[in-house]
Amino acid sequence: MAATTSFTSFTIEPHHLPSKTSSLSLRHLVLSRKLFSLPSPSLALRSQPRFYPLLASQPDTNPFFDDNFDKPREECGVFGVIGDPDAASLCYLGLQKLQHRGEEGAGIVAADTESSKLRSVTGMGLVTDVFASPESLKSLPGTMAIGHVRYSTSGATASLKNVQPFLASYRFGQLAVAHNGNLLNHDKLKMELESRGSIFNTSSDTEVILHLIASSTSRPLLSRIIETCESLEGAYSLLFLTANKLYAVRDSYGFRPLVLGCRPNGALVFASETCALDLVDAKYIREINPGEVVAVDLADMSISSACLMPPKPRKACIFEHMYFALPNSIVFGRAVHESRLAFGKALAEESPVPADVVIPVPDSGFYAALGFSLASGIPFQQGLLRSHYVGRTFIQPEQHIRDLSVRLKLSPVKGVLEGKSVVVVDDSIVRGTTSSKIVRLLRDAGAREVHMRIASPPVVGSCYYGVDTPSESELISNRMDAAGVCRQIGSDSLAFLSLSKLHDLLGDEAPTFCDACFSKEYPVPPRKYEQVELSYMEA
Ligand SMILES: O=P(O)(O)OC[C@H]1O[C@H](OP(=O)(O)OP(=O)(O)O)[C@H](O)[C@@H]1O
Ligand SMILES: NC(=O)CC[C@H](N)C(=O)O
Ligand code: SF4
Ligand SMILES: [Mg+2]
Repeated sequence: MAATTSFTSFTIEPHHLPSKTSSLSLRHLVLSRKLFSLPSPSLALRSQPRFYPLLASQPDTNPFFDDNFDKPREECGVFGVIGDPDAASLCYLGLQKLQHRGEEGAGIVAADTESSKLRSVTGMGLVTDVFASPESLKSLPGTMAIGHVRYSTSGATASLKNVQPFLASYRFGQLAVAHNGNLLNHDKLKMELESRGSIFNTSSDTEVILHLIASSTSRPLLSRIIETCESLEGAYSLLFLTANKLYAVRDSYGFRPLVLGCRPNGALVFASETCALDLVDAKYIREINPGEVVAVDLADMSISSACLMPPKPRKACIFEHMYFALPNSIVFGRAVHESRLAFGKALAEESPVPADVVIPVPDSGFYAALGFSLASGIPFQQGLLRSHYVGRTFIQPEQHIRDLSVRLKLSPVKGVLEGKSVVVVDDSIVRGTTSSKIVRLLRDAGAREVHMRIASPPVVGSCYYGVDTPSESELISNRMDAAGVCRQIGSDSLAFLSLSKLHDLLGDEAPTFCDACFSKEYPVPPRKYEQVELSYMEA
C-alpha cells in the first residue's frame, strides 16, 4: 500500500469532525490546516443514552478465581498495525517483543476489510501459548490489528474474560480496545453505568471505556472517544480498532508510554515501546503526546490528531526507565539503557564501596551495574546467570511462586564469586524477595562480602497508575529504613540511589516524571472506594 501519510502536517478531514457535539468543542482538534474554514459543530441536546450489553460472554478458565479474589497487579503492553496485509502476524511478533510487560494473557483483534468484520483471539498465558496453533493467526485476516499483553491491575488475574483486546458490538458496529494503565474512577463510572442499565461482562476497569463510548451521544466516534477519555481518571495508553480506523490515545499526564512508527510499505505501527517497532522494521516517528488522540483512516491512511482537555502537566512513569521497559527501547524520548547507565554511575558516586567485582542482577540490573563499574573502576563480570525459561518474578501473582522463581531463574557462577568481595547491582527492591535470595545464593557460592547497590530510590508507595505494588505493607522499604532492609536481606552493606540524585539526573525534566512510588507525591490522588449517590437509583 502506498504511503500517503504526512508526519509533519496532520490533516483533519471534514468527516473526522463531530457532526453533533454535546460536550466537545473545536478546541479539541489541533494541527489542522483546514480547521478554521470548517463550520462550527452544532450543539445538540444530550438525549437519554441507550445501553447495550457489550461483550460476548466468555467462560472463565478457572472458576476458582472469582472476581472477589481480585488483587491489583501490574503493567501491560499494546501494539497496533494499520495498512499492512500481515497485520495480525506483525501484531503477534510485536506482542512477543512486549512480552516482558505482561505474561498473564494476550490477544489480538484484526479487522477484515473485505467482510468489515473484527475477529478476536485471546487466551491466558504467553503470546506463544495463545497463538500456538497456526490456525489462530490465520483466523485473523485483514490489514489492521491491535494486540495486548496483560498484567492485571483491576479485575481478576486468572480470568479469560479480562484478557484484552476487548471486542464489543454496539449500534454503530464493532469496536475493540486495548489498554495499558489503570483507571482510578472506574468503580464510580461502573456504578453510574450499571444504574442506567449497563451489563458488565468483565471485572476489568477497561470495560467502562466501551460502555461510555456506546452511551455517548456525540458524533462521530472520534468525539465519543474524546468525551469518554475526558471522563476517565488515571493512566491510559489506549488503542481502538473499528472496521476502517485505528485510534491511539494517551492520558493527559502521559503516565504510560505509546509510540508511533512507520514500516517501509507505509503501514503505521503503534506500540508501548520502540523495541517492538524495531522488530517489525518500523521507523520510530514520535511518541503519541500526553493527552493526544490520533486517528488513522485505512481508506487513505490520513492521520488526524486531537487533544484531550484540560491539558495536564506531563507525569511519565520513571519506573519504566528503571525496570519495565527493555533497555533497547526509547521511552518518553529517552534511551532506556542510557538512563540505566547514568543511574548506575550516579549510584557509584553516591555510595562507593571497595570491592573486587561488580555483578548485575540480570536482566534489568545489567546497565546500572555496567554504569557502576565504569564509574568505580571495579571490573564488571557476570556472576549470576539467568535462565530464560523463567519469566519476570516481580510480576508473578503469588509470593510463594515468586520465591521459588528467583532460585530457579538465577544461578551463581562460582569462579567469579569465590573468595571475592562482590558489589551486586539491581534496578530496584520492591518486596525484597529477589535481594534476600540473591545474597544467600552469592554467599553459598563462596562470595566473601556481598554489597547490594540499588539503582533507584526505595519504593515506599503503591502505584495507582498501572503497576503492581498493591499495598504499602508489602513494600519492604515502607516498613524499614535502608539499614533495616540490609539486615533483612543479609548483605554486608546496602545503598539506594537517592531521590535527589535521581532528580539531578533528570535535570529540567524531573518535574515531568511521576516518581510517586519513591516520593508518595501522587499526581492524581488515589481514591478510596466511593459510594456514588445516584438520584435515579432505585430505592
Ligand atoms: O524486591 P522484589 O519484590 O523481589 O522485586 C524486585 C526485583 O524484581 C524485578 O526483577 P524481575 O525478576 O521481575 O525481572 P528482570 O528479570 O527483568 O529483572 C526487579 O528487577 C528486581 O530484581
Ligand atoms: N497493567 C495494565 O496496564 C492493565 C490494564 C487493565 N487495567 C487491566 O487490568 O487489564
Ligand atoms: S507511582 Fe511509580 S510505578 Fe507508578 S506511575 Fe508513578 S513512577 Fe511509575
Ligand atoms: Mg530483576
